Amino acid sequence: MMAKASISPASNNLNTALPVVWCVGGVDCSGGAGVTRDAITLADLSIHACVLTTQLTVQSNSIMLSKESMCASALNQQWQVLFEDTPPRAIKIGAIANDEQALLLSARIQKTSNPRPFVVWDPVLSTSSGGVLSELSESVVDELLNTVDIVTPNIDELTWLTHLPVVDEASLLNAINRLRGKGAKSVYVKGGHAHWQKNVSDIFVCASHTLRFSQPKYANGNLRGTGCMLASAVAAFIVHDYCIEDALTLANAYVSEVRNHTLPKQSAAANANAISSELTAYFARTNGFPTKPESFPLVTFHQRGATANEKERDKDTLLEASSCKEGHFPALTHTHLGIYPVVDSVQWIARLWPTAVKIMQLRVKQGSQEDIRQQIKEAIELVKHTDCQLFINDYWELAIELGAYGVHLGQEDIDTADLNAIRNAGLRLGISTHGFAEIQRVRALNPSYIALGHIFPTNTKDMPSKPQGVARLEKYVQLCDGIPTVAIGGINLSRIGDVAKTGVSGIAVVSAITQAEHPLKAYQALVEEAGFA
Ligand SMILES: Cc1ncc(COP(=O)(O)OP(=O)(O)O)c(N)n1
Ligand SMILES: Cc1nc(C(=O)O)sc1CCOP(=O)(O)O
Ligand SMILES: [Mg+2]
Repeated sequence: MMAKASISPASNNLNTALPVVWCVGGVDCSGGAGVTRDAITLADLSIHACVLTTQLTVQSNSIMLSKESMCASALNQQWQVLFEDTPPRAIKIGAIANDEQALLLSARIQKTSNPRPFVVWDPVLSTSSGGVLSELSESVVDELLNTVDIVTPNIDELTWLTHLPVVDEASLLNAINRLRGKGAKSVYVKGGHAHWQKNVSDIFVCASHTLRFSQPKYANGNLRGTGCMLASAVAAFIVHDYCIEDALTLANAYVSEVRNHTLPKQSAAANANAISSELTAYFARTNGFPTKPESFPLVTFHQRGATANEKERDKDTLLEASSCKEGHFPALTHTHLGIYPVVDSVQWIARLWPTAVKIMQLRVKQGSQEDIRQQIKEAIELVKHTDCQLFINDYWELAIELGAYGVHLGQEDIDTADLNAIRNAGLRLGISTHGFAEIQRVRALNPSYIALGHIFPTNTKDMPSKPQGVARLEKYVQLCDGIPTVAIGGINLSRIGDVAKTGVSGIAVVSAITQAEHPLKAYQALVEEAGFA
């Protein structure tokens, strides 16, 4: 006989081993949207969801019959009881029924510190079946906007929040500026209802920059709860320690994957059975961490000029940051790159020459323009007629003029460099990235390789981002989808084995060679440890 499973007191807390996110919003009795959708999304992304109900909505996929709001004191009780037991790392707010609920939430959030949870407000105004869920006065909306970390309206909700018509790109940016002027720290507008756009283009605006996330127009527009899914997924990825740009990229990819595998291709079997095809179109499936490169949005970055006036900034924002025309940079000659030494002088290139290295980078950060020019010239001369692929860091104009094999540029560099000129001159291009959003920005440029950093803490360069670790590196390699990849940052003899196992095409090192007592022996040891020999 099988023993009965006993429920010990400890097992009550099983789920709290997962990070906790609170979902505040309405119960949709059909399960398509609201806090049910939030909880399913969060569970799918390895988060424990606590639910704070603001209202019960009686609705199906086609009709909204009635709603019953919680009184503010009942909402307050939910907050109190949960806060003791399962405090949140993030809070996702959906439909708030009235001013009392909104003011209670604002006050509660403002008093919560150490640590303060990240708060996403998806300002649900109405259901897709047409029922109004939220009636908030302007001053209360402003209070909430000043409290939350990000607000994620669609076009109609943006109009509701700002009282401004949104009918084209200019009025969209104007309304976003109004929201920011009211105190919103960051705004993410979903473009699904923007009939004037060719693709679905979502836009994220914060104090320092603007990002656009574009996807082809989707087929199954009738999938409900995608706004809830997106905002919950953003909260989940923030809690998993991704920066906001990466959390938005991943959330976008997540919803896209759910859409794609919720709506089966119009197979003969699905057409023959109208009922089952209708059901699959309505009930979103779970998906887990998004992995398919084709589900990820195209991301474009637009820095906000400190001196540009509002009008000029809007114009900048409308333009693509990179004016790079479509096409590919030349492919690398050797795509199995092995160890990639990054060095700061032509003397180092000469010194490493006996190693038969297949790729090197000249990264000179000091010296007069004349000295740098001379170093680049000599380095190019040294490797000429050999099969060593020499990349020049930063100095793309000199690299073109002096006939280098390739150029390596960072994220800021590609805002200003003339990428068309680099490609037209036949130079290879490698670009640094530090996460999902940057990779998606760079994939669209079809570079010769994508650098992925920094994997471990490094003393060679001050990095504004966090070390990525090998688990993320593996995901990045997968996302690069065949474009050669280079890992960089803090890689040494003891770490290189794990890095090599991720499938990267090459491993860039500075200090592991240049600080070594015997650089040539260090190079050889790295090659062997990585299994590149
Ligand atoms: C292979 C490789 N990866 C990343 C970098 C960093 O380039 P960048 O972001 O341009 O920063 P600087 O090197 O200029 O400080 C690199 N050089 N090589
Ligand atoms: C130059 C550079 N770029 C990085 C990036 O992540 O973009 S990390 C880095 C420094 C790499 O030096 P080391 O091998 O000594 O850690
Ligand atoms: Mg650079």
